[in-house]
Amino acid sequence: MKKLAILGSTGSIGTQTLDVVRAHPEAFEVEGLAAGNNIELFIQQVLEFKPSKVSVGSKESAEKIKQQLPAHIQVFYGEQGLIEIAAGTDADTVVTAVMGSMGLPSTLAAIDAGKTIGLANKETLVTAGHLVTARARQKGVQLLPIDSEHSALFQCLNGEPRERIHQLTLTASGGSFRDRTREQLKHVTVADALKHPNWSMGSKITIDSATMANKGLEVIEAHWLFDMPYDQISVLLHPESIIHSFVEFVDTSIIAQLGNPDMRVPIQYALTYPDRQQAPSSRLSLAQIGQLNFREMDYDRFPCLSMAFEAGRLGGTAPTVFNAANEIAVSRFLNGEIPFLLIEDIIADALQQHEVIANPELEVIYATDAQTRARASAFSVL
Ligand SMILES: NC(=O)C1=CN([C@@H]2O[C@H](COP(=O)(O)OP(=O)(O)OC[C@H]3O[C@@H](n4cnc5c(N)ncnc54)[C@H](OP(=O)(O)O)[C@@H]3O)[C@@H](O)[C@H]2O)C=CC1
Ligand SMILES: CC(=O)[C@@H](O)[C@H](O)COP(=O)(O)O
Ligand SMILES: [Mn+2]
Repeated sequence: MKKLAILGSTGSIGTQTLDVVRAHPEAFEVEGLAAGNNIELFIQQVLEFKPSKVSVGSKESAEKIKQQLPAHIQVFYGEQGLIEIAAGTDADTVVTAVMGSMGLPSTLAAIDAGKTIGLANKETLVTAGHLVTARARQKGVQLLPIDSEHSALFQCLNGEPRERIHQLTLTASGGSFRDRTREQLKHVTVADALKHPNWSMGSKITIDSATMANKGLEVIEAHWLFDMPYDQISVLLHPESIIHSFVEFVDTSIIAQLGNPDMRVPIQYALTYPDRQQAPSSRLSLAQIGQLNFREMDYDRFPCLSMAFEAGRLGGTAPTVFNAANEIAVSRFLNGEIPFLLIEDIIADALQQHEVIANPELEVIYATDAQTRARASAFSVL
C-alpha cells in the first residue's frame, strides 16, 4: 500500500490524482490533503479519502471545515499547513500539484523529510532547480515527473546514460492561439485563451500554453530533471498532443511515448513507478487518428519560448525572474487588467532589468521572486 499526500487536491492535477487513487483502492492510501479556497469540494474529498491531516488556504477556511469534519482529522492552514501536509504525515510520496513558485517551501520540506516527489508543480523547478535537485540528490529522494512531456521523456530515457543521448524533444500543441497571427493576438479575450485544443487544465497553465511560456518552463524543467544542457533540448510543434515527447539517441534511433491526452496516465505512472497498472483511461487508436502533424517551432511567433531558453542558459536567478514575471503577468491577464500580448512584454522587461546572480542561495531566490513580482505588478504601458 502506497501512502500519499497531495498538495493542491482540488485542482486539475489534484482531482485526477484522486481519480487514479479511486481506480486502485487496494494500492493507495491518502494520508494528507491540501487545497486553497474550494472548501466545498475539499470537504467531499476529505470525507471520501479520510486523510489524517488536511490543510486549506486560510485560517477562516480552516475554522469552517473543522466544523464539518470528524474531530480526529487535524486541520492546518496557510504556508505552514502546506508544509505540514508535505512533511508531517506518514506519506511516502507527495504529489506537488499547487500552482506556482508558492510550492517551493513545501516541496523542499517534503524532500528534506525523505518523501518521493510526484512533481507536477514545474514552477518550483524553474524557480530553484539547482537547489531542489541538489537537495533531492543529497537525501536520495526521487523526483518523478508528472508533467506529460517529462513523464514521456523519463519513460523513453529509461535509465540510459547521458552520453548515449543526442537530443530531448518536447512536443508543443501550440495552445489556444496556435493558428493566429501576432496581429490577431492583439485582441484575444480571456475566454478564448482558456480554450485549450487538447487538454483540460487549470487556468494559469492554459494561458501558459497559449503564450508558449509553458513550453519554456518545461525546457527548464527538462534541463533540471534530466541534467541535460540546453543545446540538447528542442521543441517541436505537434498539434494533436499524441506524441508526448521523444528522445533521439546518438545512433539516430528515436524513442517516443504516445497516448491520448489524459493526465491520469502520467500521474499513475509516477505513483506506481517502476510498475505499470491498468489505467482509468481510454486506449489510443492510431488507426482512428489517421495522421499526426509536426511543424518547426516559430520563435518569433512565440517569444516567451525564446526568453525561457535565454533565461535557462543564463542560469542563476534568470529563470526565477522569468517564472515570477510570468506568474504575475498571467494573473493580471486573467483578471482582465492587461491585454494578452502584454504578458510577454512584462517578462521581457523583468529579464532586461535584472542583473543575474549566479548560484543563488534560497534567500536570494525568495528575494528575487518578490522583487520581480513587485516590478511585474507595477508594469504599465502608459
Ligand atoms: N493541469 C494539468 O494538466 C497540468 C498541470 N501541471 C502543473 O501542475 C500544477 C497544478 O496545475 P493545475 O492542477 O492545472 O492547477 P489548478 O489551478 O487547477 O490547481 C491548483 C491547486 O492548488 C491549490 N491552491 C491554490 N492556492 C493554494 C494555497 N495557498 N495553499 C494550498 N493549495 C492552494 C488550489 O486549491 P483551490 O482550488 O481549492 O483554491 C488547487 O487545488 C501547476 O504547476 C501546473 O503547471 C503540469 C502538467 C499538466
Ligand atoms: C498536459 C501537460 O503536460 C501540459 O503541460 C500540456 O503539455 C500543455 O500543452 P502545450 O503546452 O503543449 O499546449
Ligand atoms: Mn506539459
